[in-house]
Order: sequence, then C-alpha cells, then structure tokens
Amino acid sequence: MADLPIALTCGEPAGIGPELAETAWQELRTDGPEFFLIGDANHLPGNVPHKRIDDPTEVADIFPNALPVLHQDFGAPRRPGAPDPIHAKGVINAIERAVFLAQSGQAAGLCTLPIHKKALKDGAGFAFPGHTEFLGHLGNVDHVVMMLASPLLRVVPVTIHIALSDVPKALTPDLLEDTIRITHEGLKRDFGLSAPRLAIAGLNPHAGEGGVMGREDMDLIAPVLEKLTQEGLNLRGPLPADTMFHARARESYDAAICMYHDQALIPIKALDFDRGVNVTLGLPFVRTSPDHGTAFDIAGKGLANPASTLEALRLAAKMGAARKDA
Ligand SMILES: NC(=O)c1ccc[n+]([C@@H]2O[C@H](COP(=O)([O-])OP(=O)(O)OC[C@H]3O[C@@H](n4cnc5c(N)ncnc54)[C@H](O)[C@@H]3O)[C@@H](O)[C@H]2O)c1
Ligand SMILES: N[C@H](C(=O)O)[C@H](O)COP(=O)(O)O
Repeated sequence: MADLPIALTCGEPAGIGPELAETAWQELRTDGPEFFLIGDANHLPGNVPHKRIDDPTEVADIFPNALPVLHQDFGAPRRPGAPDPIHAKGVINAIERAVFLAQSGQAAGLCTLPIHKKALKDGAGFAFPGHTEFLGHLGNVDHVVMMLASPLLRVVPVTIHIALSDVPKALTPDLLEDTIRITHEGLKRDFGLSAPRLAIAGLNPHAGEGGVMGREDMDLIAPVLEKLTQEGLNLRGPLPADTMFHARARESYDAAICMYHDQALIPIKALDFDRGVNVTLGLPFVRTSPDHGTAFDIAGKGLANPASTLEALRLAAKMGAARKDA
C-alpha cells in the first residue's frame, strides 16, 4: 500500500504558514513526501497551482501537479502580519480535523504550521498554551513531551509553556520521571535508537554546586535519575546546563532533558534554527512542526525559509512509515 499523505495544518493565516505551504509543495512535488494543506486556498499568496480536495485519497493523483487543499473556512481574508481573532476558530478546527484524519487512518500524521496563541485565546477562548498541550488533550493523553530535534541536537523541556517563576514548583519527581520515560520510548520507537543516552540538565547554575546555589538538583533530580538508572536507563546528570551543549559534550548523548522551555530551546535554535523540528512524543499519532513561529515581521514578503517545514514534513513521513511497519 502506498504511504498515506501528511496533513499540514495552516496555522495562523497572518503568519508565514500559507507561503511555507506553497514553497514546501514546490520542493517536494516530485520526490515527496506527499501532503495536503488544511486551510483556505484564498489565503495562499497565489504563486503555485493548487486544487481543492474533498478527501485525502485524492492527494496521490494531484500532488505532482498542484498543492492539494482540504478547505477550511476562516470567515475573513488574510492580512500578512496582522493576526485577526476572527480566524481563531478556523485555526483550531484545522488542527482538530488533522488529528481526526490521522487517528482514522486517512493521514500518516500531522505537521502543524505555527499558531499565534494570543489570537486563539482572544478569538476563541483557546485554553491551551500551545499545540503540544492541545494535541495531548485531543489524543486523550495525560502527559505528552515536546522534543525539538535537529541533526546537531535533540532537546526536551520538562516544564513547557509556563512562566519562569512557576518552574520550581511545577517541577516534580513524577513529571521528571514521566518525561524521561516518554522520551526514552519515543527515541526507540520513532528515531530507531535501541538504547537512548539521555543527558539531564540541572535546574540551577552549576547544577546547584552541592546545594550552594539551590537544592532541586540534589533533592529532586538526582533521586529520579538514580531510580531510573537502576531500571537500566542510560542517564547522566544532573549536569550544569551551561557546559552540556558544546560540540564535544553533544557527542555523549542522544537527547538533552532540560528543566524549562528556554534552557532547552535556546541551544537548539541558536545551533540549528533552520533545520530544527518540533516533535510531540507520547501521542497516539505522529505530529511534527517547524521549530519557528509565525514570523509576522516577514509574513507576505517572500522571505520565509522553508527548510524547517521541509524537515518537519520529512520527519513526519519517516515516523509514519516506521509506525506502519512496526
Ligand atoms: N509551532 C508553533 O505554533 C510556534 C512555534 C514557535 C512560536 N510560535 C508563535 O509564533 C509567534 C512569534 O514568535 P517569535 O517571534 O518568538 O518567533 P518566530 O520564530 O516567529 O520569529 C523569530 C525571528 O525569526 C525569524 N523567522 C522565523 N521563522 C523564519 C523562517 N522560516 N524564515 C526566515 N526567518 C524566520 C522571524 O522573522 C523573526 O525575526 C508567537 O505567537 C509564538 O507563540 C508558534
Ligand atoms: N515552544 C515552541 C517553540 O518555542 O518553538 C512553540 O511555542 C511551539 O509549541 P507548540 O508546538 O506546543 O505549539
């Protein structure tokens, strides 16, 4: 059976999503992976041929010649750089439809173009801080894990979209343990690593330096690592975060588990912004995304680099194929 196409959700219409859908199709039309956009063809800049579809089964015939579009209504035109809360329901609905298509075996998985969380909250009372948490809800999963992956580095934030001041109290042994287990399983299942090596960052400067600069490293992180190491997981830490991302250090692990959003995302976006892919681990379906946001400052100007979106589509196809064969 031929591989199923990937559902690409349009994300925030005022951002660079629509133009990325077009450039991604131009790049992939001959060699794939095949995908279809869930969005409004009227929001496309109009530089490439596109064709409306009713069903993902039509994608294979259309893809070499036109970008297939499964229509999503947004109720208003797009103004690049100016998010409109009126689009919020359409943005959310596109994600819900992609999940349905992946879960019902009509799509290999989903690749999501960036959303603007505030517009979704203002326009539709969106109660989730990002795709990751929303997809966990749609997939009926209590705990999902955000991983950003590039050929140079993989990182996982244990706490995700919360204020920095809330991190210490959100960081619990259970959360850390679950995150490590889900990451370990995800690297085996989706990245083909039979015995993943994980490096775990401390929370505090110098990983607390023996309690002189904070105690979470020794009181909370170390005991969890000890327990999981005894079970046979290959873990190292808590490590001082400032010295675990240089080139030689990165050779010693397959993924870095970090305690908060920016501890994880700054190193990967600094090292490899163009090739980073955001993957959600622990879901019953495949989800990837480019690592960047809506880039309102360049939306509609033809400046958006499609590399991360291309990597995200390729990784979704690879993960979908691996899960099909498992
Ligand atoms: N997956 C997602 O849905 C996702 C991911 C990250 C950020 N966001 C959202 O995006 C919005 C803007 O976030 P931000 O400004 O922090 O980050 P951003 O990634 O949108 O932009 C940061 C800088 O990088 C540039 N840039 C981003 N993508 C680019 C590309 N493909 N090609 C060329 N230049 C690119 C932008 O022009 C900007 O100068 C926020 O609402 C944020 O929540 C969404
Ligand atoms: N935290 C992500 C980043 O900064 O790249 C981003 O906000 C995307 O998160 P979701 O995939 O949960 O929307």
